[in-house]
Amino acid sequence: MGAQSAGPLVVGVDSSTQSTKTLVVDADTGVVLARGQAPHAVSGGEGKESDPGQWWRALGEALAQCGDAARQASALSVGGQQHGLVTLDAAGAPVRPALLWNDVRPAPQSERLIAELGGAQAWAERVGSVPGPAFTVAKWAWLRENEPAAAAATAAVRLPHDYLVQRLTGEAVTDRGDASGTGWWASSTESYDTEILEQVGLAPEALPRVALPGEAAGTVHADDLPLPKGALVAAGTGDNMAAALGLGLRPGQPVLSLGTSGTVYTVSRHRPADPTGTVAGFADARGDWLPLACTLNCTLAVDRVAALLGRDREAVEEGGEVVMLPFLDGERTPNLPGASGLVHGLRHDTTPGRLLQAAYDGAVFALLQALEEVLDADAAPDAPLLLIGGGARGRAWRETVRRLSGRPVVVPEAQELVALGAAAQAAGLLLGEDPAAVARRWGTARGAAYEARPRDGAAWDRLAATLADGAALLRR
Ligand SMILES: Nc1ncnc2c1ncn2[C@@H]1O[C@H](COP(=O)(O)OP(=O)(O)O)[C@@H](O)[C@H]1O
Ligand SMILES: O=C(CO)[C@@H](O)[C@H](O)COP(=O)(O)O
Repeated sequence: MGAQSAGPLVVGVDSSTQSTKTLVVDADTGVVLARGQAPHAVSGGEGKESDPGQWWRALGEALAQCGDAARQASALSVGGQQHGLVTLDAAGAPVRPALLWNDVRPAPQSERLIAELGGAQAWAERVGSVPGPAFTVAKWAWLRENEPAAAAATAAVRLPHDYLVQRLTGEAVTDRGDASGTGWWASSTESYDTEILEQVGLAPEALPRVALPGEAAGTVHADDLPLPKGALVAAGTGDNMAAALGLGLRPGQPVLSLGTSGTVYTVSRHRPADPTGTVAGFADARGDWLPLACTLNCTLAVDRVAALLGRDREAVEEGGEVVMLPFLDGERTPNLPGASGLVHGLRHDTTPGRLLQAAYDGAVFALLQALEEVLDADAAPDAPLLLIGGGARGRAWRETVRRLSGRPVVVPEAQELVALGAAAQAAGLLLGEDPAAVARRWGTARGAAYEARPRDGAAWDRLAATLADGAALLRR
């Protein structure tokens, strides 16, 4: 342990696409006493899959790195990558690897489901979201169609975070935040939608109970992790909902997260229902809403372009007119699952640094365009953007966000906001407090503030025009 603790200890877990991160936190002060991290493998190519057993092993490794601190924890919570389809057999073992949020193969099933159940407007009003290929319901429909034997062998369906909660506690429990990314949890009724489940041939009994905000999932019963048996386990949530808790976010404050996925979101008191599908109408982990837009091509796409150019990720050069839409994995926002990357405007004076800057611009443009849809009437137009995720540590990312948004930016000092949010949820459960209030008490959103830069409207217009003019290529 690196520091002395004043209060009980809690563990926050971030089981995201690329790795598991764990923090042991003093529940009174928010001081981080120990941290661990272990990587995940994701299959390459069009399909994106991970073995759920690997998340469990990574959790064990990351906790082991926390040393004695983890063994002294009184409560724990897990924030996990959203939407992933985990299929378990009758004995609770994975039937096959999990299909992840960024797997675009279910695009045809998504289109069919939207049409079969009344169209985009009807989905938005009922479920809160139009279920694109990311949503669990589209993934399950893909599995039934493409691997009927695997679907038939499935006795239980879980999301990544509730798979881990079940292995920790033995209880089948999820929460409203993560459930709201399935496509079979309706935000209009705040319950599973039995008609949708029937349409996709999934029995409600195959799904976990949805805990109320503040409710526990159970206690640690697993004996193969360095955790005390009997420690409280919170219901956990999706990683974006956990980060919102970790920031102690208030309604209308905008967040831009730069990780494997790019996300923009805010907390809202109003239930979202966007029929264009740009804004997912997620629930948050507390009882409010989390309108959010997500891109598939963020830090990994830009790092790939830097590697192609043989440059450090910070070796950018502003200026020039080259435009890049770095949609290497297809794209979700805008909804172009079959897209690949597009470069327009190459000239003799285009330098490698300008080309790399264009990749940042394209990735940030997609997020900022969606932010305009995410923010509702309650949002303060010049509130600073809270910049989080691994990319927030990079100067090139930060400056691109400032230049294209024209907004002030705050980069919280705390780096692991998903894991911190999970820790705040665990502390809230242990101490009987609102987890967002716990995070505010811990001061997790404090960080370096950067003034607004003049907005680069010319670059924005070039990007918007390339997106519109390139439509035929991007839809191919
Ligand atoms: N110092 C840094 N500068 C810019 N980008 C960084 C830096 N450190 C990490 N990253 C980026 O952060 C990404 C991981 O972000 P993270 O939020 O941890 O991912 P995940 O979505 O899996 O939780 C990596 O793909 C990497 O490109
Ligand atoms: O699909 C979404 C949000 O709808 C993603 O944000 C996932 O939740 C994956 O998150 P990271 O691994 O990038 O944190």
